[in-house]
Amino acid sequence: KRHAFWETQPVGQYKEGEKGEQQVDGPIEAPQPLSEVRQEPYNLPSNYEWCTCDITDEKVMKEVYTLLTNNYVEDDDNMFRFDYSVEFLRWALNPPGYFPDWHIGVRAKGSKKLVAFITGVPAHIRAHDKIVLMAEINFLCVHKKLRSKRLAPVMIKEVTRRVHLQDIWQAAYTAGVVLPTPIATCQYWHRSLNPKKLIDVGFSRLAPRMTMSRTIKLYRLPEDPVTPGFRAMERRDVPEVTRLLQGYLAQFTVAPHLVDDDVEYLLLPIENVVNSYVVENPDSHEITDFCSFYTLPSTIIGNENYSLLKAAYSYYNVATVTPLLQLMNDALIMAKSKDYDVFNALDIMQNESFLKELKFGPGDGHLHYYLYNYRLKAPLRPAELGLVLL
Ligand SMILES: COc1cccc(CC(=N)NC(=O)c2cccnc2OC2CCNCC2)c1
Repeated sequence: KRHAFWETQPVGQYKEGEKGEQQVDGPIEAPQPLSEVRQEPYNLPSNYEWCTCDITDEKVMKEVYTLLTNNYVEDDDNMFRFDYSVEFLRWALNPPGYFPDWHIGVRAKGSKKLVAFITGVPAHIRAHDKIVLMAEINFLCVHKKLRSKRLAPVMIKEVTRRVHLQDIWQAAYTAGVVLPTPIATCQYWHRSLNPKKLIDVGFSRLAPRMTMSRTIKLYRLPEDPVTPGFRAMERRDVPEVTRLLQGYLAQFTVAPHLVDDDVEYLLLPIENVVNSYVVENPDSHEITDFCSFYTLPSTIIGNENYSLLKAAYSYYNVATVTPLLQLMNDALIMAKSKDYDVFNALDIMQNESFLKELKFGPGDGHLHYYLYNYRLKAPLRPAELGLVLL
């Protein structure tokens, strides 16, 4: 039966013009007293056991990496599979205030092999004018050989139980599939940086009446950014970038509430994990703009010439003086100079304003955003959404 699990969860549906109860934004269920939260883990099928994955342990991180790189999300045509790196996973799972026991694994009792994974990290997320401490749920992965054993619902219940034990009652997550009930449905877009490789591996197709050399020329970018004062972000920029981001994100209905510690942790450059840039006015030395992208390669499944697609994903961008179009073009220039093959973006925030003009093409799927135990009066347009999940 479709959604047999999800119909048991507080993930409300939109009552179209229901006369009766007037929908208001806010929690669907009230917090429980901690004594009422189930104290023991949920039951797993008999040959499996829970484990907490210590992300500071190199050996465990290697097991998590191996499970994900072989069994995590693939595109709709099963040509690509996300290949999150160990450094990226450690960074994504270790933000300020993280809870070690929200990094949940399932092992086979005999072999102790890691066969499933799910994570949560805490984040302050604003919905309308309310800042709520939520869990960002990510990296739900069940080994290909254990699919349709109904493991995912029990893993979701277990991470929910552990989140509740920390007195946190809301969560945010994304999925490529439609579940009850999206708060926004976003389209993803791709900007070719290395069109020849993208066409060779089947990520893109040569447009009708276009030759390969014409296509390469179409996507060519300058060697260097064009904006005066454009440079890599440094620790000394954190307070100004935080102020820029808070001011910019205030316009969106749902967005993270980032303070200095979050900006320092999430947005300072880490090679092969996250790149961020500021525009420092050459005269006033004021930081007027900010752009960033994170690194998420994909395994190219079954191609004899290439094994890896190097992809950059648009993260947070703020333009207050430089036109957003020019700022994002400089981000493309930096990604190309660092040998990325493609630059991906969702149609969230103000991204719509530059996608077509910077030669992004629409992807073939959608990314749906969800809030757990938090009702919004109506779904959001992507332009009202200011939250990027990894
Ligand atoms: C190109 O390799 C892929 C490998 C696996 C899946 C997909 C398609 C896809 N599902 N893409 C996205 O979800 C996506 C497209 C643009 C921007 N962010 C995205 O997802 C992010 C955010 C959610 N968690 C995964 C990474 C592509």
